[in-house]
Amino acid sequence: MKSVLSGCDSTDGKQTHGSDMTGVTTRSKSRTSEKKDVYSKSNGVISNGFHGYKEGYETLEKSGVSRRSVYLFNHFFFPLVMVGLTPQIVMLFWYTNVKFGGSYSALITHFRSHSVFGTLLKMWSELSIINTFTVGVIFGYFAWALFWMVVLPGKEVRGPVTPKGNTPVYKDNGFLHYCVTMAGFAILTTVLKYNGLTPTVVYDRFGELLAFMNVFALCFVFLLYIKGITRPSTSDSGKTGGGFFFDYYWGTELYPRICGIDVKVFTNCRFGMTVWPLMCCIYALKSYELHGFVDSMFVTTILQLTYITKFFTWEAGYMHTIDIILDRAGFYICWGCLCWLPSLYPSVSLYLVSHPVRLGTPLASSILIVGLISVLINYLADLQRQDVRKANGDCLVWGRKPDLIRAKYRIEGGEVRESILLASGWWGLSRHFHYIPEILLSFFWTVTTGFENVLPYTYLIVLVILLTHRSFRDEQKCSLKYGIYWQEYCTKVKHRIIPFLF
Ligand SMILES: NC(=O)C1=CN([C@@H]2O[C@H](COP(=O)(O)OP(=O)(O)OC[C@H]3O[C@@H](n4cnc5c(N)ncnc54)[C@H](OP(=O)(O)O)[C@@H]3O)[C@@H](O)[C@H]2O)C=CC1
Ligand SMILES: CC(C)CCC[C@@H](C)[C@H]1CC[C@H]2C3=CC=C4C[C@@H](O)CC[C@]4(C)[C@H]3CC[C@]12C
Repeated sequence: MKSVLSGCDSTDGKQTHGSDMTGVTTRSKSRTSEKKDVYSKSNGVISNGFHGYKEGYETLEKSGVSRRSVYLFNHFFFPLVMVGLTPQIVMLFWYTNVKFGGSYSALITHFRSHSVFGTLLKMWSELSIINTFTVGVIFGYFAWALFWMVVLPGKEVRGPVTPKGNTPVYKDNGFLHYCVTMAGFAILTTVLKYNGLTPTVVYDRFGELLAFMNVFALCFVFLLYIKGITRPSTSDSGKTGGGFFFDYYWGTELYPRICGIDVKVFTNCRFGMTVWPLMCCIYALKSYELHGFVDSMFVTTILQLTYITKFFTWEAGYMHTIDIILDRAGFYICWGCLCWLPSLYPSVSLYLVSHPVRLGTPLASSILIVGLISVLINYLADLQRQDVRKANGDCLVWGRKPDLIRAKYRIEGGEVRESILLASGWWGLSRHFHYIPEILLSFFWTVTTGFENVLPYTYLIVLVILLTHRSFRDEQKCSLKYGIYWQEYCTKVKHRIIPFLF
């Protein structure tokens, strides 16, 4: 079976570049003067971190599960279930929030009396999906985001070189885009107010918008599937060999570009990550219209907006994460950022609109402070590995010379490159220590809801699962990429996420 090879690299490998029309520069061959023993040290060729097919099959076969069953599960059953269920889940999530008082037990009671199918049917039949409002709001926002994406200035930044030898080039204008959009929202709100209108109509009709977005995103992902096969933007594309369902789920292209627009930058950053703060503001406004100032809503909004602002100041760094260098533009990432993210990530604010909690100044300010400290630690950890690599290790980490591993690895053509693995500072506490402040932060912005219902904790629970799974996925990628150098890092830094425990 053919495995998916997609890219990862550090920026420190030496190469020369030429540019093609898609804005993706293509590497011309460069020579390396590495000694031969490097090849035996590194496992070499970079592989996809999603499934360790070969290793997975071997382990499962030993335990008596046939290769065919695993293949069918990975390539047919799993993608089909994800594509079939997750759009229903995001819709039900919203429905539970607004129709069942944010209570899963009320939803389950309804399931018992009307069946799951009956509940879904009722929910969908209550929604008008295609109308001037849904089309106007969504395509209006698309036009706004695309316009600013193209016209706003930004430094040219290069993503990591892919194993096929392509270097994606981005315009680093994410932070400007975020500022312009938030300012635009403030102006729009003021203009609407003078005309007796309010943007909180988006809260009132969010079900319709989400339903429209689901339909749109499912079609869009199909078009991306076709594009990756028929008119790919780069050589990092094509069928994976896993069949239609898997390819639809996973994608057929790593860096699709349409008219020069990078699709993943658009779906992940200019849509998902920008709609999140907009929804937070809309929910906060709605809460203000209904209940006046509520401190729990204030705290959760400030924490989420600070986190998102941090994301945009670091957007160029995001171009080096597995979402961009490993995950293809398919259902998982694109539908995820178009529907899953806008529905789940701001859900604490959505819940608070109908469940206002008065925390009192001492508790509200304590939560705010520990939350802000968590964002800061998460930011500093991400920045630390980035800075050490930028300085090629010639810098101080927590006031000392950093403990570094200069890890060698090979890209697909056999060329050897070097990357730095930091084994001190935050990266010496555990291998993914930065996930702890990430999780703590979302706990702090959620705990403002109190403990009446589980529903507002859904994001937190999903995040813990996502990050734990991500740590395994990432370590599998790093282990395949760096071989014994990664083992050396694991020997130095024994724990995966929680120091001394896990
Ligand atoms: N809220 C959410 O839903 C989520 C938030 N996040 C957040 O996004 C941010 C980025 O996520 P993250 O998973 O870290 O991104 P990455 O996917 O980039 O993380 C891992 C990569 O970092 C490099 N790396 C690993 N260890 C070291 C080291 N010791 N020194 C230097 N480089 C190293 C490796 O890349 P290389 O190949 O270059 O060596 C590795 O593949 C984090 O702040 C995280 O908390 C992440 C996931 C979900
Ligand atoms: C198909 C769905 C069940 C799952 C879709 C998941 C995606 C929407 C999310 C997977 C990884 C997420 C992210 C990774 C890293 C990020 C950096 C952080 O600073 C901000 C959030 C995010 C961009 C985050 C966004 C959602 C995912 C892409």
